[in-house]
Amino acid sequence: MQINIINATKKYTSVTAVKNVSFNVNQGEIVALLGTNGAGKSSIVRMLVGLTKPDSGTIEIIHQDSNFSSVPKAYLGYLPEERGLFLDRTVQDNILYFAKLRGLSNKSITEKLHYWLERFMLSDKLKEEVKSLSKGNQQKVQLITAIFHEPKVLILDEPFSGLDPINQEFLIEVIKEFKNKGMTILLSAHQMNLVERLVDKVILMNSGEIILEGTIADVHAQLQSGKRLIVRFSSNVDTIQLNSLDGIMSYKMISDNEYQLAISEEVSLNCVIDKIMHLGTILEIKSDHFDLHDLYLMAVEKVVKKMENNDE
Ligand SMILES: Nc1ncnc2c1ncn2[C@@H]1O[C@H](COP(=O)(O)OP(=O)(O)OP(=O)(O)O)[C@@H](O)[C@H]1O
Repeated sequence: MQINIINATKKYTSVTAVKNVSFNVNQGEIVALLGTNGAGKSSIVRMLVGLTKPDSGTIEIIHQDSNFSSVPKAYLGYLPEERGLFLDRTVQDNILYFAKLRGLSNKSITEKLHYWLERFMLSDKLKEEVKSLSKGNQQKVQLITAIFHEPKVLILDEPFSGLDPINQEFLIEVIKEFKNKGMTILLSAHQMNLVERLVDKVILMNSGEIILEGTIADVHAQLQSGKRLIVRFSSNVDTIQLNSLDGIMSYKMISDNEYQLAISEEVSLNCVIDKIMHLGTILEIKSDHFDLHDLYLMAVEKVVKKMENNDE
């Protein structure tokens, strides 16, 4: 199944949450929607699952010869941002309820129930009321209800929130498994360090607009992000001089006497190191890479600068 979003706009009374957004998710691909609070991620998700409709533009879900305007329920696995379990009912009751809602037979439910509870390390919680579980375990039960019927499209709104690092790693493995089975996966998240290890493509959003999209390599290339050095001197150096050296785009002091330097793509690292050696005694120097979090901040900064320039 393929998702195509074409020029979609979604307005609420006082805000345009999604502004002329287009992107697609091909079958078997994992795409992440990233952005600050209020960027418009959940609004896109809600249109895809049919909870709201775009004011203009098109949402196309293509499956074989059919074309839908939102993901058909039978094919959809959805983890909503506002989790929706029955807190007074047991884990088993919740999973059975959602599985039956999706038309699964008793036989198939029994087969899968124990498999998934074991995979999610919840076997001993089967008869417990959901409200008695930790937040992370509640989240895992909600995830099981989303994937239990093996959907063709999986939409996960903030799947990592509430999970500890071990369960976050576990979830990465599970999502990769689904991708390998051919599922089409769209997720929204804030944990960029996790997302960059998982996805085929990212869509970076700000104030309802896509500010950058593509593979992580594409995003690096579009921002011409250059290289990064971490340098520890024996004492503080003159930062005005540091910042004025050819090839250094910016610096950040990360601890006493230690600086993170953004180096322009156009100069060689050796050339920069040669220059900074004159500023003080270097105790340690290491190269570093920009991660997705850095790239997102750079992209937002670029948009803000562009808007400021247009205002002038
Ligand atoms: N039902 C609604 N009625 C009015 N405004 C809304 C509604 N839902 C969202 N908004 C507004 O639309 C904008 C986008 O919100 P949305 O929830 O899509 O962002 P988000 O990127 O998912 O944010 P977060 O990361 O905080 O979940 C925000 O300004 C929000 O206040």
